[in-house]
Amino acid sequence: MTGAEPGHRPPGAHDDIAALIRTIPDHPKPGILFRDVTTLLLDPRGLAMVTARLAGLVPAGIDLIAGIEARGFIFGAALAHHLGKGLVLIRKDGKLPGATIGIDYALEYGTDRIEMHEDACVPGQTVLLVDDLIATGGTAQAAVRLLRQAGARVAGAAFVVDLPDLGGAEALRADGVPVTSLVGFPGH
Ligand SMILES: O=P(O)(O)OC[C@H]1O[C@H](OP(=O)(O)OP(=O)(O)O)[C@H](O)[C@@H]1O
Ligand SMILES: Nc1ncnc2[nH]cnc12
Repeated sequence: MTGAEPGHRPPGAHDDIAALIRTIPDHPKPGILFRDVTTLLLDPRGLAMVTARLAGLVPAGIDLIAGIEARGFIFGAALAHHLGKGLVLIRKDGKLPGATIGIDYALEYGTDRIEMHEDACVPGQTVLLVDDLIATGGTAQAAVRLLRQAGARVAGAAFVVDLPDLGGAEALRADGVPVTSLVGFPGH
């Protein structure tokens, strides 16, 4: 299917991008409303539409995009390509071959660990963090800590989806990171 299921369009969804994101209740745990970007990506215009919208939100003076595994790689890579910038891969535990720095963090539905190559940024470089979605903000906060540890200046963080009631964007702003997103799904 290439669109959101009828009746699954959440309150607050306000544009084409929101309409292309499917909601799956109780995945991966009871009570979670999973915002599924696979339907957006199936649409032939979906990734181009998101990339163009994200490009309009990029602060001036960015040297690099950083994308978070796995869904953040899709949007981060597309934006980096669109802007002609390099891409830092922030990966899950044990995937990167070189010397890494890493951090454990809590998710809306579990815990995880992310890592990056310790030499992925030249100290002083300006980075925009990209992910598909911000919920509690634990993943993005961990990524910001890693990037800062590597010497980067994090000029902003951009998401396709924000779940504002989970407070992640607010927490990230409290860490001194400007946050933008394309679609907000209030409620969860
Ligand atoms: O704001 P938070 O509460 O930290 O949650 C947001 C994170 O959760 C999802 O990733 P997930 O860990 O499910 O990994 P995936 O992209 O590999 O599916 C999503 O892609 C974000 O990275
Ligand atoms: N509700 C949700 N939908 C999709 N990805 C998520 N990551 C964390 N919470 C999520």
